[in-house]
Amino acid sequence: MTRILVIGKSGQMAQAFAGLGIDDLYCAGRDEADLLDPQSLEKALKYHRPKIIINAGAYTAVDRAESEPDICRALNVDGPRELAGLCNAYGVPLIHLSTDCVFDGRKPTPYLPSDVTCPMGVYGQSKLDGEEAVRSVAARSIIVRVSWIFSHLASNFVTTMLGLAGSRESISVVNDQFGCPTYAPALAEALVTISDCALTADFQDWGIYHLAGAGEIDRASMARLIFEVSARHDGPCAEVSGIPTRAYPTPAQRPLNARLDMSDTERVFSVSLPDWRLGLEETVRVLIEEFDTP
Ligand SMILES: NC(=O)C1=CN([C@@H]2O[C@H](COP(=O)(O)OP(=O)(O)OC[C@H]3O[C@@H](n4cnc5c(N)ncnc54)[C@H](OP(=O)(O)O)[C@@H]3O)[C@@H](O)[C@H]2O)C=CC1
Ligand SMILES: Cc1cn([C@H]2C[C@H](O)[C@@H](COP(=O)(O)OP(=O)(O)O[C@H]3O[C@@H](C)C(=O)[C@@H](O)[C@H]3O)O2)c(=O)[nH]c1=O
Repeated sequence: MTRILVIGKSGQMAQAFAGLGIDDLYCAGRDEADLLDPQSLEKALKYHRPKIIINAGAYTAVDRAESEPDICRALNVDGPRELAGLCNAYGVPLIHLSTDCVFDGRKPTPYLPSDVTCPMGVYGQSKLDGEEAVRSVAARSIIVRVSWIFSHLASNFVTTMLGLAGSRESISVVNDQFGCPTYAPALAEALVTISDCALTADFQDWGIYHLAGAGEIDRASMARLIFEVSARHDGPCAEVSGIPTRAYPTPAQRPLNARLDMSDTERVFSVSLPDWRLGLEETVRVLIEEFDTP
């Protein structure tokens, strides 16, 4: 029997869920549950009859979204809306992942779930519209906004930095974007706890929550820390020069402040994530082992 059905199979979070080794948690790839095909979603729902669904499927290419808005919106807005409709029809609660990119980053302190949203790019707008689509359709839904996910499981800022260090002595990295990096396996574990809470008979606290790693940092300092850990494991290293965001133009703007306030999540679910630096140690160690394995 499937208790938790995760949409997504090869993505970073889907792999983190699979790595938990929970017997009644099943990750469905798009061959089985395609966000662009409502019929396949319904078939997967009928077949697995899950107690709860976690949607870890999404379009996540922040810059490419600027030139591919249609597919981005289809995956991040239309698909989640269809999924939410089915969840409602079959009486299954839905946990849907979202992002710090729903904010413009101008607030000087960490963002609360109730703060005013103002996305700055196609990806962020699609995730915000996806949140609203899910909430308007699924009575029993929980939106979990996350930030800066990393792991050894897929491409992310850590893998990018280590990859660049293979060919460069020095890397320029923005030092005015601040956030809370989030270790994917720790997040997956916390989301299972949230699922369990949502499945208790008297749970009523549906809504929007924030969940990210403990501790905040800017991207350049994070890069330096990645190389500090890498150096300890004889991995690739590079000098990091901190630069302002205006000196590193990208198709999509990222919020300068991506820090999330997690106090509601701690209060309602008694869940918080450990310091993300612990996950960084593990991530870098495993990646370097993989580099060294012929
Ligand atoms: N990465 C980050 O830094 C952050 C991510 N998030 C959010 O977390 C969630 C998970 O992100 P992450 O794991 O990093 O994303 P990835 O890009 O690693 O994975 C995306 C997933 O989407 C799935 N997918 C793509 N197309 C379809 C489709 N047509 N139908 C069903 N599934 C599809 C892929 O499925 P398949 O396995 O079949 O290929 C894959 O599992 C997303 O909602 C994202 O917005 C929030 C904040 C930060
Ligand atoms: C590669 C590189 C990036 N940067 C900057 C660009 C950007 O502002 C920042 C992060 O770059 P990335 O493209 O790796 O990360 P990005 O894909 O923007 O990460 C985001 O992904 C989506 C899915 C989310 O939801 C967000 O929470 C966030 O994690 O670092 C540099 O300054 N120097 C560099 O050499």
